[in-house]
Amino acid sequence: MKAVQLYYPPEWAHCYGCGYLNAQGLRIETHWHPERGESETRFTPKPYHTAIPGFVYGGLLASLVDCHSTATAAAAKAQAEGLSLEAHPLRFVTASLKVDYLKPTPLGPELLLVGRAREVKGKKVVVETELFAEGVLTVRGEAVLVQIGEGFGRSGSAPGGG
Ligand SMILES: CCCCCCCCCC(=O)SCCNC(=O)CCNC(=O)[C@H](O)C(C)(C)COP(=O)(O)OP(=O)(O)OC[C@H]1O[C@@H](n2cnc3c(N)ncnc32)[C@H](O)[C@@H]1OP(=O)(O)O
Repeated sequence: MKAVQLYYPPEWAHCYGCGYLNAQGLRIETHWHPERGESETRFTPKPYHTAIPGFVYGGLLASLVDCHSTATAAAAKAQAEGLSLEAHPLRFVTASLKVDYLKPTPLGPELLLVGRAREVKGKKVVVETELFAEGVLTVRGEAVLVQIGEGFGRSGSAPGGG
């Protein structure tokens, strides 16, 4: 199945974490598994994503949780409403992000993020994410995502569900 991010229209695809039009970005790709109600993102940090040598920088991990959560929100909301992302490319921004670093995350192996929507209500989705390195849970995140409309970010415009 196509990654959630690839449904975003070009004007919403410049995000540093997940925009397919950002050549310098992380360009993460999140896959939604409707039968499990879970999302997955895989990402292998580069050697320069270092904190303490041998371990991944926490800010990068927060970025991965952040953008994984926005995509999870879009997919979960689409499923809850019976919409296809193809016809309805929903886009969410992060209102709140909490990241718990449970253990140091080793630098080298591919990381796996697994997300679930804990709440889908109106234009708000609450997403829980677990990040694993070689099967070990090292980071847990919780994010509140709010759906935006086409006018988001333009001066004088109010955020709106779209
Ligand atoms: C155009 C770009 C598109 C691409 C974006 C890529 C996303 C990648 C991830 C990011 O980095 S996003 C960038 C960082 N985030 C922002 O810049 C968002 C800045 N904040 C805003 O624009 C507004 O505050 C926001 C759209 C998030 C919410 O404004 P609203 O006026 O739409 O929210 P509203 O007050 O109606 O609240 C809607 C629900 O969200 C809840 N909520 C809002 N802010 C919250 C908060 N901070 N913490 C917890 N919950 C929050 C609020 O309680 C409510 O819940 P209930 O429906 O249950 O009552």
